[in-house]
Amino acid sequence: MNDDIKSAKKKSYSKKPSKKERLEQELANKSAQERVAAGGVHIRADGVAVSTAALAARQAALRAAGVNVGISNTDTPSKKTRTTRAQAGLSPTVVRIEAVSPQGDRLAQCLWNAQCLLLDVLKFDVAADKLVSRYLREHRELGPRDRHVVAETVFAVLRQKRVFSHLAQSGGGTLERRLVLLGARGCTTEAGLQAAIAEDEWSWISQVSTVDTRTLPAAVRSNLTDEWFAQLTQAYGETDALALAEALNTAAPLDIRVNTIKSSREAVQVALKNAAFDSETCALAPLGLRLKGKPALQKTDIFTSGAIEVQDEGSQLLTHLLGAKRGEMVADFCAGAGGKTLAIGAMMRNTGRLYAFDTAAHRLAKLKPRLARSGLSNVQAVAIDTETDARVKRLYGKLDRVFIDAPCSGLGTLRRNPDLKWRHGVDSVTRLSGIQANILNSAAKLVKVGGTVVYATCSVLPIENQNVVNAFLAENPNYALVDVTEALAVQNITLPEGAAPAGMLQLLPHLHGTDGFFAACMKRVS
Ligand SMILES: C[S@@+](CC[C@H](N)C(=O)[O-])C[C@H]1O[C@@H](n2cnc3c(N)ncnc32)[C@H](O)[C@@H]1O
Repeated sequence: MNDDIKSAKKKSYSKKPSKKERLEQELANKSAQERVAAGGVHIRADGVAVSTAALAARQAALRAAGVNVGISNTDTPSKKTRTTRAQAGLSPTVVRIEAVSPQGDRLAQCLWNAQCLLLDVLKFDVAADKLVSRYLREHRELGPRDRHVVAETVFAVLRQKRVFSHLAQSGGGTLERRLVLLGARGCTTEAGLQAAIAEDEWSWISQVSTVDTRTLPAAVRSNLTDEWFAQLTQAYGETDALALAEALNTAAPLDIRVNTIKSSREAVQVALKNAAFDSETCALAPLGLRLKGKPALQKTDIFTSGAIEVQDEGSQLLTHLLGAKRGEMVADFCAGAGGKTLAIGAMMRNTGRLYAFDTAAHRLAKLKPRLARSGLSNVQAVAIDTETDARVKRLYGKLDRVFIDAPCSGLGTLRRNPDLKWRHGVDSVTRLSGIQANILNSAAKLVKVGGTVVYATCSVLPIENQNVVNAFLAENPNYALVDVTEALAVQNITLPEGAAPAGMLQLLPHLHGTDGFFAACMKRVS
């Protein structure tokens, strides 16, 4: 092809504007009046969207024009545009939003980001925490406070989606925009929000905030699906089910466990104070500290030195139940990324042998850097094929203790993973209870006579908990239930009233301030 034809072709390609460019040009050419009427849409030639009311209308307009409104298509500009924007002091990856008043600019930007993120999160095909982390990694221009607002707004929507969807039946703009406005209420002040959003949005949000949601049906107020709420009601009765659901729909506090291989709770608390982090000792877990707020600890010396691990107080308590000692042979079945392995290994004072079994090698891989930080050398991670893998069978009858953190619905961790209730249905629980029974049956064979088995889940449903344990005990008379109150008393831990119905541990967020956890302790008697 000769050069003339080549350049003519190039020219004709570069001349033809894309659908999005045509739409943007069209919108930019409208008079100010028309733009306000169209929801305030004004995208400047440099790609900056002006006015927050533009968001909803812009998305709707782009959609109407057949442009995919996913973050990657509309909001990831070419390398050249990114460089130009960066040189102009603008975000390289996201359009800049200007609020109705300059004080609201920053929050308006956050709300835009939350809206972009929410579009992907609400597809429910990938876990929300993964999408949030990815989004924040890709948008490093957001400051720490902005990141908090973006993430918390999205999580607030996930936590209260059912009530929010009810309220969002009124109002204008896209549904995601209305959900974000509702979610943002808890992340900022009223004045801050008012400065960041359009007048009509503010009057809508003020009006819906006066709606008395106590008159809504219980299942809607629970912010769970009908079927999940029915499960909770069946287990706890409607009043307690609602209290439990309400607690599960709040944000979890930040708890840490002190690694006694490296430090002590007193020393860590002083170090935290010196670093301007407020903490208090956990009520139940002897090595636990509860932080005030959600400070980023990952880059602090306290964290990188291995003196602490982030772990919910309830999760810490489960490992105490195992009572592992120096020099013992122990297995953490279903070890995953090793949250509980690290706690058990430290209790063994880095002696004996602790097997960390899991069928997911990629999860076990995450244990490696944590082990290095913790200073533990008594852990052997083993990726197994199934719970009856030959490497498991070889150890039958040889271990002192086995901890089984069975795969479960995770309903007890909704404070951290609020999308679970929308991503999974109750049918998954029936499937899981079969898997749980198989794992308990095989893993329990690992202990010798006199050995201890702890079966645990982060579920609050009897079908994954008491039912599995009771069926196991009925079929295996050579194992006996040990009352968890007694097992923990040996560790100088006194359980609050009501936490050990029928001798099994049941931690609930509305009663105990922890995630929802279940555990049963059993002894092999013959
Ligand atoms: C609740 S998670 C474990 C969390 C982990 N113990 C922690 O504290 O971070 C359940 C784990 O069970 C694992 N798993 C599922 N089926 C299994 C099986 N048949 N045998 C062993 N592990 C299994 C999953 O890969 C998952 O990592």
